[in-house]
Amino acid sequence: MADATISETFAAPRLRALERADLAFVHGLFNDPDVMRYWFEPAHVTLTDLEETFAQQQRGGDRERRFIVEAAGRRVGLVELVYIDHVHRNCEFQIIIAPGEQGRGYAGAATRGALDFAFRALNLHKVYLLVDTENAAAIHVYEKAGFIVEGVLRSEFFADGAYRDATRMGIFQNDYLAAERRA
Ligand SMILES: CC(=O)SCCNC(=O)CCNC(=O)[C@H](O)C(C)(C)COP(=O)(O)OP(=O)(O)OC[C@H]1O[C@@H](n2cnc3c(N)ncnc32)[C@H](O)[C@@H]1OP(=O)(O)O
Repeated sequence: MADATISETFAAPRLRALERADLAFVHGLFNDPDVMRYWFEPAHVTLTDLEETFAQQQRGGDRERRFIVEAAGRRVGLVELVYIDHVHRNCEFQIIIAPGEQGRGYAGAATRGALDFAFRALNLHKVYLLVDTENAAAIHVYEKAGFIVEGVLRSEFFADGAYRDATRMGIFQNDYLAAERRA
């Protein structure tokens, strides 16, 4: 029994496309203020909103790719490639690991999985992100994945009662693939 618990804790996560059946899980994340303050958004989203957005995305466009992070047979997080632009060949990256699942290496693995999809499947040139300058754990994950700081947007977002500085980071396809070849 103890062995099963240990292997669950360190199970390698995998990414799969978001399904309608996942929306209740996403609803829980998007209504958690401790999570959403780091997305610079109010924790106030209805299941109906999520179902409409999901239906719109199914109908058309390839501007977003959303993934569920799964490990040990359960949903542990959400990663998104959004504002996908096929002229400039870039997109924005976003991630949430569920509060009860943090600190197990899932974000690092999920970030690499999303970059792999962006650069190997979508053939994008660049992936960028915006992160609260005080979100040290997230910045650590992104630097480890190869993102580089491009600048700081001062008092860019209002979240949890105050204006927040946002650090913009980016990574290029060439650099990502070269690092993968060296690894
Ligand atoms: C672009 C964006 O989406 S920004 C918004 C990111 N999302 C959020 O902040 C929402 C709420 N938070 C989360 O979802 C999660 O806490 C995340 C995504 C930030 C991190 O997810 P986790 O699964 O806990 O991360 P994971 O376990 O893979 O790695 C955490 C790393 O940060 C390190 N770390 C933890 N706390 C700190 C800290 N205060 N300072 C520096 N590094 C830290 C850990 O040691 C670990 O590094 P290691 O792999 O070198 O040992």
